[in-house]
Amino acid sequence: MEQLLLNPIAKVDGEINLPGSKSLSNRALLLAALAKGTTTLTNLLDSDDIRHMLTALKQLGVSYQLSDDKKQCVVEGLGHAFDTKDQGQIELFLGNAGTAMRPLCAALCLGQGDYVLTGEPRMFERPIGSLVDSLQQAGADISYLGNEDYPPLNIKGTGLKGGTIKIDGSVSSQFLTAFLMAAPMSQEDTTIEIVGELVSKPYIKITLQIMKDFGVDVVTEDYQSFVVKGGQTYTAVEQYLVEGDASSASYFLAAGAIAGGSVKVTGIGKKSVQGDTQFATVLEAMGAKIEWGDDYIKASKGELKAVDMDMNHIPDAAMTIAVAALFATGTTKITNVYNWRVKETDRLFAMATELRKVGATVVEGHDFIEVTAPEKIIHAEIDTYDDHRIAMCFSLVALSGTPVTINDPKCTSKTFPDYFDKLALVTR
Ligand SMILES: O=C(O)C1=C[C@@H](OP(=O)(O)O)[C@@H](O)[C@H](O)C1
Ligand SMILES: C=C(OP(=O)(O)O)C(=O)O
Repeated sequence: MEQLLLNPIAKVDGEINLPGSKSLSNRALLLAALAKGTTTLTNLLDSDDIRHMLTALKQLGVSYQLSDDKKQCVVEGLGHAFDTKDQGQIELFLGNAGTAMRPLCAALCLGQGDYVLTGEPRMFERPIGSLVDSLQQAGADISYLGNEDYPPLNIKGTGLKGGTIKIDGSVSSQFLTAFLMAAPMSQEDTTIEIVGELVSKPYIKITLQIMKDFGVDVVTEDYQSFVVKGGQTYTAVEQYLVEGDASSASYFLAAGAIAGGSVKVTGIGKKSVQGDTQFATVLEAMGAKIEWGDDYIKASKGELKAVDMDMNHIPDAAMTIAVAALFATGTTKITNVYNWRVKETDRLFAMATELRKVGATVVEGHDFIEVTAPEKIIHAEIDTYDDHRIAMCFSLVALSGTPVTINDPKCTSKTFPDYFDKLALVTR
């Protein structure tokens, strides 16, 4: 197994132009593929999750031209749902990309064709039953090829009727996102009612905004119910600039907050649609100095102290707070993050295990984690569980004056293939 030894980092300083947002890249690709007309996407993310979406779209008959650096993509929209009925069964391998699996699951029900949706072994442990149940309420023909409620799936595209649908929002917001993006192309109007507490709410704001950008309005009552008119087609966006990735920004902002100097990330700012920009507000509450621009966020060192916060709204960036807690006085408590357990790995277990290896005192609850910094951080080999965010957030341990070894560092390819090269640009 490959290992990366990160030597102690004395100082951070500089600027990082963020790669495109994973959440926006995969949404934009799907909507551009369904839309009428040609969309040019710029600042597209080049990573595994996006590659899986791109490959699937090609198999589904969508034409696009990707630039050599893979950051620009000109998509010839179909102007209607996918139709591959003449091609027999098509198998789509979607890796471990939730933002490909869930939205494609809904979108493929709209048209005509026979599909198998599959992925990496971990994908078979990530639930999708609530989405399948809700699509079946709208007439979808979906069956499980392995365990009930989990991929792999067989979808027979027969169209979605619309109507009044209930979706359980308590495990992943991606189920609602997937249904919302398909709903305008249903035969009739759709009313979606949320059952249970909707988690990761800011991702729904991203979905509603991008649907609007592609010409579709959704009426919502306080994110509890959503009404979408049926029989619509998305409209291409001539030039769509993908915002920088706010979750990827968290590692650099935390580095600025922990070490001397400051780090500025560009490509996101005070007008960003991504909820993970609120990570900067949490860092500020911990004592970091934060500056917001229209197209940048800058973090500088402060005396960090522990916080006790519900971080359900920033589930991905909250992992970075768990490692920043190693540099804060007091006990940091991150609550209401049960769904860490159903992501790339069981992140509550994995974070607790790896934080203990560097000496922290950790309490792992059913849906929370408490982290108290050790007097002195110890060198450890960090297992990364094929989870890009574990590799990236544990790189911050090197800011302690103690080196850290990251096992399987290339797992960052899910969302940020050159993360460690970029980190080296701002560290001394
Ligand atoms: O919609 C999205 O783009 C995402 C939603 C979140 O998932 P959950 O809604 O499952 O928490 C987040 O963790 C994931 O990285 C991306
Ligand atoms: C949870 C994540 O990914 P996915 O989009 O596969 O859910 C993540 O990137 O942290």
